[in-house]
Amino acid sequence: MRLLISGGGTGGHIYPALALIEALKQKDPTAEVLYVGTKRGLESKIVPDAGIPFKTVEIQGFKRSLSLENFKTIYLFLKSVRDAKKIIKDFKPDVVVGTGGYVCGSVVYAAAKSKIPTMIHEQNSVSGVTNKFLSHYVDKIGICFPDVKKDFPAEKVVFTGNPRAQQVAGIQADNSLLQYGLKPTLPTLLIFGGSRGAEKINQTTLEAVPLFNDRPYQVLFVTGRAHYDKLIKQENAQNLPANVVIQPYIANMPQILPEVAAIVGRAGATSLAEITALGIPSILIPSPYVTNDHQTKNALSLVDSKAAELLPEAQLTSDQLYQRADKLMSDQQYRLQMAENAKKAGVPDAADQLLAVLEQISK
Ligand SMILES: CC(=O)N[C@H]1[C@@H](OP(=O)(O)OP(=O)(O)OC[C@H]2O[C@@H](n3ccc(=O)[nH]c3=O)[C@H](O)[C@@H]2O)O[C@H](CO)[C@@H](O)[C@@H]1O
Repeated sequence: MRLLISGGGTGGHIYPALALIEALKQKDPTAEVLYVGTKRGLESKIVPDAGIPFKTVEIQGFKRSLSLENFKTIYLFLKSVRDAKKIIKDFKPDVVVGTGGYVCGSVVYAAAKSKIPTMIHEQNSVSGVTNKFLSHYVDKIGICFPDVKKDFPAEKVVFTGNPRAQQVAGIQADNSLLQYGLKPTLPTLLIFGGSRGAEKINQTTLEAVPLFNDRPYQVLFVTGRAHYDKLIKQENAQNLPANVVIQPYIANMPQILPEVAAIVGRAGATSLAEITALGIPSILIPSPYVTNDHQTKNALSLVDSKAAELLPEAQLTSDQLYQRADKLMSDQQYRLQMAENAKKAGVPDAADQLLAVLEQISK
């Protein structure tokens, strides 16, 4: 199969694409893949680092308010559709897949107009703007939350789950935390604010850092690359307790997740797919800055089945963060129950399900 795939901006759209590529290559080692993203998104680092052929088109997102910038956006959209058509003509894909973020808008649209079979993957419980637009043109739409079906033409929708779930579920724990200076003997709490990091989570965690001193577990606090340099200069980061480690980014997240006892973090859809694939107890702090508050909806799908706890950002203080995290880390029985509930929501064969649909439409 020749697969052209596009998705970007943030990790939540990129990692499902990489997981799908990995599953395809395992099944069909002769498969050819091309990834199309933008120069500015996280994909321009993550995808070439993964050794996957990468091309770019130039595009930007629409501003929600009326703005002159939107004329530039329309111009760039039309230009990027032309550029994408050229990439498609050269690569000759059997199928084109979009995993979200505005870059896949022009790529998948160009493919549909070039009469190539197309599919989009919606990770969230509320449709993204780009996927809503593309849903009119594509052949199939893979979803991860049953609720989002109503945002799309029903006859195109297939429940597949998120391919990143299959990738993390297939990995054996191998003491990967050692490379971050953590002890394999202590339970580990991972704190992070999605793929880009989150200012408020970072600041409250930093304030809470001294409270974790001498607790019978360790903390891996991941700030996001853009926040690290500034944060690490602050006093609490300069005087870390022995059981707290701060990192800018974890490039090998699937390797470390099986060794993590609990997570405090955002409720991005791909993180939730990982949490449920592995059954990791979590306290979720949905981002208040996303379209239609979709992270709260993502989170509630787990909270309602006692598979995670909710901590709204409006209630987030260093004291709340520490108290809630410490309670979770101190009660193994509670963690086990939460883990079991989380696992029930997991889709550990999601990549295979998506590949089956791709095979069907590319025939
Ligand atoms: C602000 C924003 O628009 N967020 C959206 C974005 O979030 P974001 O990109 O933060 O998405 P997710 O939480 O879904 O995914 C983050 C991914 O990055 C990985 N990771 C994270 C940190 C790190 O150090 N290393 C690492 O590998 C995680 O393991 C995960 O695979 O896409 C998600 C999926 O569409 C949406 O649900 C989120 O609402």
